[in-house]
Amino acid sequence: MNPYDEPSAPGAGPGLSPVSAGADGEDRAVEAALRPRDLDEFIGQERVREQLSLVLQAARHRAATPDHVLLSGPPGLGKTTLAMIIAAELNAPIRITSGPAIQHAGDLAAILSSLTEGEVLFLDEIHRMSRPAEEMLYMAMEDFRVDVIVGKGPGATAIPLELPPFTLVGATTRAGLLPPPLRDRFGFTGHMEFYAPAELERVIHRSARLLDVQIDADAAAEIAGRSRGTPRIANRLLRRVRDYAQVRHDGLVNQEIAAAALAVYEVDARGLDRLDRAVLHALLKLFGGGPVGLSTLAVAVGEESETVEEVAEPFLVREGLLARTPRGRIATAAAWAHLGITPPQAPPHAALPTQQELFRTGSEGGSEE
Ligand SMILES: Nc1ncnc2c1ncn2[C@@H]1O[C@H](COP(=O)(O)OP(=O)(O)OP(=O)(O)O)[C@@H](O)[C@H]1O
Repeated sequence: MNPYDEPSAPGAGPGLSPVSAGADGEDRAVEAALRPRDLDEFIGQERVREQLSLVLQAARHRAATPDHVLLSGPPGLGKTTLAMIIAAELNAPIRITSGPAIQHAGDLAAILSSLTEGEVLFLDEIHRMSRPAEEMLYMAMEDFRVDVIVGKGPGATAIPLELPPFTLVGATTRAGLLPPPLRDRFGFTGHMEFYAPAELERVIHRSARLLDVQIDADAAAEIAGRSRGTPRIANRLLRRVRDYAQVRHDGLVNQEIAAAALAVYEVDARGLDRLDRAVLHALLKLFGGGPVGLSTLAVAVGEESETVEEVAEPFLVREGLLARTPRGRIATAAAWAHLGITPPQAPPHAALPTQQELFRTGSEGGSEE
């Protein structure tokens, strides 16, 4: 399973954890209203923005359809938003679909054959498309042509079908999973990075304006610091803070109110949720900071190993609070400090992996036992 496709974290009620990067129904409904409409309005991702702007301007200059674009990066960073901006900047219509929705080559042929000249086709989760559809896409991307197979068995014939020039915008959380022939057919690949806190503050101020929420600079910084570098999470936390401010106060959001609201939703000052903290707490309190095997750790927090590995760990590792080593999971000095727990006898860095171990971790990362 994709570590970014976070299932709902336990304790978060029927929906997602407030700091999950995935989107639920409520997110989808509000996101449309909060999406920046052009490149100037799009906050952060300076490099991708500049590169993309050149690709689009050059295409406009030549009055041609731009090269196909691949956007890669974790969920909630703005890939869908950028795809819509590309279409808007080109003044072209956009068709939106996703890899899992295209299971047969015929599904893709139907979409491709109905595209109009210059249209943008946004294919989300492109790494999850079926192999036959993927192969059809190669030809469509390169030659603007597909072979539609009519009939079955020995009597089957391939009927070539010309397509109008179009621009494919593919999005993936896992660029590494794309077969090289597909990856190579994109003229431009934009790698989306997590956002800096100052950029998230701008996202929050912008969304607050659109949602008619009055928020001061300290409150925006408070929410930004808990948003895990992800605009989708920033927007969601802003909405939870707005609820709290409206129900318990007069609707104005200051830093104290933002912090109190997010405490209710169990999102701490660094953006860790209940499960993240439970994992760290067990690692520190029960296992002295590790090393401990994944399944033992999962039992200790009453969760499936998969949930711990795919929902909690990616962020804990990214934050430098937990490390995966061949001997098992270990807490870093930052983890002890974050939970305010004093390490038992040996200093926590005694449990840190050697350089050699760190280089060996990779995907095997302590799935031992
Ligand atoms: N740079 C940005 N500036 C302002 N808002 C942003 C930015 N990037 C993303 N957002 C907001 O974050 C939300 C999520 O963005 P989007 O749906 O584009 O992410 P995504 O990368 O496509 O996620 P997924 O892969 O899960 O579909 C949207 O509401 C969007 O308005």
